[in-house]
Amino acid sequence: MVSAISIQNASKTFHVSGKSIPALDDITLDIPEGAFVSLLGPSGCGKSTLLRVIGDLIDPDGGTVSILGKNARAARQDRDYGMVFQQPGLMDWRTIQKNVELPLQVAGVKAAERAARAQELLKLVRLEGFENHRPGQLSGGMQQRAAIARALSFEPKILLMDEPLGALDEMNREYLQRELLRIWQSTGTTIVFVTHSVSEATFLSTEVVVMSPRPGRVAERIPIDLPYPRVDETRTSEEFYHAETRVREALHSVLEPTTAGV
Ligand SMILES: Nc1ncnc2c1ncn2[C@@H]1O[C@H](COP(=O)(O)OP(=O)(O)OP(=O)(O)O)[C@@H](O)[C@H]1O
Repeated sequence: MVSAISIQNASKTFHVSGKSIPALDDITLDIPEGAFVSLLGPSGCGKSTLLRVIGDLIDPDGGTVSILGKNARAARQDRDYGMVFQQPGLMDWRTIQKNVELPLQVAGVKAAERAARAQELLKLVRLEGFENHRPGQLSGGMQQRAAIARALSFEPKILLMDEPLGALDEMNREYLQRELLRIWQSTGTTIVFVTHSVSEATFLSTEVVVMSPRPGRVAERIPIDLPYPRVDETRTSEEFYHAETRVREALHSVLEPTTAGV
């Protein structure tokens, strides 16, 4: 399978007030096209940093990042990325439709064309009928769906998601997990997803990458072989329990060296 993302020996150290903070150490990782890969690991292990390195928001100190065969800067210029963060980041003075249109507007897409595209995207995330609402009039989950629609405006080949469901309550979160899988399957985009949740990573992913405590390294890569579509019943199946346990054990084994002396 072709690699959507290929990272070779990438490291990153931050320098703050004369102190060095090594965040990533020698990351090598290949993510195939169409995969749904979750990055899981203890707080501060460098998950967001790795996502930002992939998305050309941070330059690594060394190593290479190749996106669909080109460097990350070229991929960003080609609008290969969509990004979604924990906070939807919508502009409250614009309607939902106008929020979704914003990246297209900035890129100079004509009004009629961007309105049609925004309509398509709002349909994809099931927000038809809310086009003229302001973000503050929607629930947190609906706002996040609008943020996902906005991130998909240029049909990105790669969707980078940093704890996008982390601020939602359990019911909404599970609903959006199913929705995200539906959107992933209908768009064919490659997704890299940062989460703290073992069950979320297991439910969504084709593969879970468990990272070690800072400086983040790839500690273990766990393929999740549960068939798609994954539905609510999947969560209570024996196969899911086994897969989730496997991920949980991998996470515990990276935590043990730091918690052993506590
Ligand atoms: N811009 C920055 N400047 C300085 N240090 C940073 C910067 N960004 C991240 N760091 C540091 O790098 C380390 C990794 O941070 P990062 O946010 O990537 O971890 P994370 O695994 O995503 O954490 P969490 O799960 O808590 O969100 C942390 O020690 C953090 O303080």
